[in-house]
Amino acid sequence: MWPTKEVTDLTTSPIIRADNERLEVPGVAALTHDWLAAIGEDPDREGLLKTPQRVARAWGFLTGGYQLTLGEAAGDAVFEAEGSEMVIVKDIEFYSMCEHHMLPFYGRAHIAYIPDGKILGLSKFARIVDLYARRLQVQERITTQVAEAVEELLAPKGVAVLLEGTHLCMAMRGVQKQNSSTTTSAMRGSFRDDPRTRGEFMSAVQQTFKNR
Ligand SMILES: Nc1nc2c(ncn2[C@@H]2O[C@H](COP(=O)(O)OP(=O)(O)OP(=O)(O)O)[C@@H](O)[C@H]2O)c(=O)[nH]1
Ligand SMILES: [Zn+2]
Repeated sequence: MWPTKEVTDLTTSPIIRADNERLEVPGVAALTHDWLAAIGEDPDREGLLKTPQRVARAWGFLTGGYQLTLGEAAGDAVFEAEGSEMVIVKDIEFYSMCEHHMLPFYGRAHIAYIPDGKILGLSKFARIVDLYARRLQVQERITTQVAEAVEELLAPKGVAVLLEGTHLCMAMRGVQKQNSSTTTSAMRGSFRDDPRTRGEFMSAVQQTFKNR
C-alpha cells in the first residue's frame, strides 16, 4: 500500500471529486510500463505512451478508499433526532475491484437502519459505500464493513445492508457466466432478531427489482 495522504479538504478528496482522478499512485506508472511489455505490447508505441500515467491516476481513484477514514466520509452529518421509523436508502450504485483477479465488480447497495436518537445525512450512505468499494475487495466484506460503519456512527436499533453485484471475473473470463449476479447481506440488531423488520426491508428492496 502506498503512503497514506492526509485528506484535510474534503472538497478535493478523491472520493468526493468522483469525476476527477487526481491522485496518482506512486510506482504504478513504472509497473504498468513493465506490465505492457510483459503481455507482449510495445509500451513505447504512440497509443500507449501516456497509458502508464493514466493507469496510475485511474488506480488512485479506484482504490481511493484506502486514503479516507470513516469520519472523513461521514463528515459532520450525524444529527440528533426523535423517532425510530425505518430509513431505507436504495439503489446506491457501487464499483469495486475483486481482490482475486483485480477485475471490476459492480452493482447496487441497499441500506436500512432504525434510529436510536441519531440519524445520518442521506448522501453519506453513498459515501460510505464508496469508502469501502474503492479498494481491492470481496463483495461480502464491503457488505459487512458498511453495516459496521453505520453501527459505529449511529448505534442504531438495527441496520441492514444488501448488495447485488456482477463480477467481471466470472463474466469475461473463468466460468464466463454473463448473467449471474451475487447477493450478499448483513443484518444487525432488530433486522437480525425480528423477522417482520427484516421482511419490511426485503420487500422494499424487492420492489426495486420489480420496477427495473
Ligand atoms: N466469495 C467471493 N468470491 C469472489 C469474489 N470475487 C471473486 N470471487 C471468487 O474468487 C475465487 C478465486 O478462485 P481461485 O480458484 O483461487 O481462482 P481462479 O482459478 O481464477 O478461479 P475461477 O474464477 O473459477 O477461474 C473465484 O471462485 C471467484 O469467483 C467475491 O466478491 N466474493
Ligand atoms: Zn475475481
